[in-house]
Amino acid sequence: MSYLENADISFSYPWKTFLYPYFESTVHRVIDNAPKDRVCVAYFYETKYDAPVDLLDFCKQRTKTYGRAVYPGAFNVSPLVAKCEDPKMAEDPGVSQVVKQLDKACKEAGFFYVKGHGIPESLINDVKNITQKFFDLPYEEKIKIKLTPATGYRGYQRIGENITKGIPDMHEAIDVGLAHFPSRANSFCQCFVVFFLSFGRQQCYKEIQEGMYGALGKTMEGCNQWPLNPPNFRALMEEYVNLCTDLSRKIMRGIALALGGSPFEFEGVRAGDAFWVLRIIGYPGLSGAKDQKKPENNIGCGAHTDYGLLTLVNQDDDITALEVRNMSGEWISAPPIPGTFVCNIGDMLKIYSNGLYESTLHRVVNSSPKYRVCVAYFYETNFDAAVEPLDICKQRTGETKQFGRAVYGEHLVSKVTTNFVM
Ligand SMILES: O=C(O)CCC(=O)C(=O)O
Ligand SMILES: [Fe+2]
Repeated sequence: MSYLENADISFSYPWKTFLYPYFESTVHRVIDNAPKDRVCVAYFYETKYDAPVDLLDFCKQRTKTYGRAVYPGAFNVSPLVAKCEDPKMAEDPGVSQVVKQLDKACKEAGFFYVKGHGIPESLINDVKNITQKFFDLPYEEKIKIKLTPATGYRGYQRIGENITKGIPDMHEAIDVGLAHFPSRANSFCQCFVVFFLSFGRQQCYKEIQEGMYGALGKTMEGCNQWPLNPPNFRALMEEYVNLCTDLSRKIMRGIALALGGSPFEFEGVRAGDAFWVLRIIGYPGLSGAKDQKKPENNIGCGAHTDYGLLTLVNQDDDITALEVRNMSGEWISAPPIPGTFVCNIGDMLKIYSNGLYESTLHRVVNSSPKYRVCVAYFYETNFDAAVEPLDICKQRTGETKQFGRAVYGEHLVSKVTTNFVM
């Protein structure tokens, strides 16, 4: 029996008291303002000098269950979707059940799956299929809609253009590789040669007209660059974005209730005119060759948190590549569950919730030999929203404000301008 089993562990906020590390080495300092001298003798009891220190196995087991990673299973949000225009939705037993699950999932994991969301599965699949068709095109075709600062950071990025924390998300050698991948089958062969994970994506944002947000919006001003080929790419993606926007607003109403607010907490000046981002991503797979040494940097998308409120991830059904970091620093897979969206919370919700909900670190490693596509939709606050902890969340977290005020547009621009090398 683990000696922690009978411990007095409170499964409520603050999560730090029960998630790994169970015991935290707390930052402290000494300020000696007294007129008298103060003496102190501190004795430090340590490990053996040469002890290799690693996570204890029994802690690992517990943090796998409770560590911040992926909430198990998929929960059905259909009662919320059905009732979310009703101001009294919270009184509905179905809605209140969803709200409870949202609260638990956001507090304990930050990543969760939703089903019963109402977006037709056929559209979800069409979006992935057309994405695959776009990435199958020759490089010369794709580069016609190249992303540059002059296009408001909208368009197609070739491999290596995206940088996470200073590291390109793929090997440089891939550059040529992806450029000449004409088909899924060929991309497998090309990968065999370059034996590496690579990544290219098309980036779209809610459009910002000139002067709309003054200096704040300048960097992001521009029209989306839609490819003409495949022909119905734009229409399909726009239909998809509209449905994702609706769904996200509905889920955010549930999250607002979960935080103890009115269902419309994230509307008006906060997210009544929500900004959105769509990332249409392709990750060529590894060769799968048994004798090949895995390159050191095989990260399709480096560890990051998302920037806004809520992300809806539509990933290929047969490849597990998305990984979420739990509190013990382990990467836990978020495998695809057909018919669901993987949802995760972003930095702005972390601030609004005063840290009650965390924007969890995640990354993408496609170790499969197959090309993987993913279309990630990001639901954000209003572009110019000044975001700070909500009073209801401060009350729940001991009144102390954990975060200062952030302006979403500034946060996005700072990320975008450091994420791309041109
Ligand atoms: O490819 C994925 O599953 C997720 C991508 C992602 O995390 C992102 O673009 O922010
Ligand atoms: Fe992400």
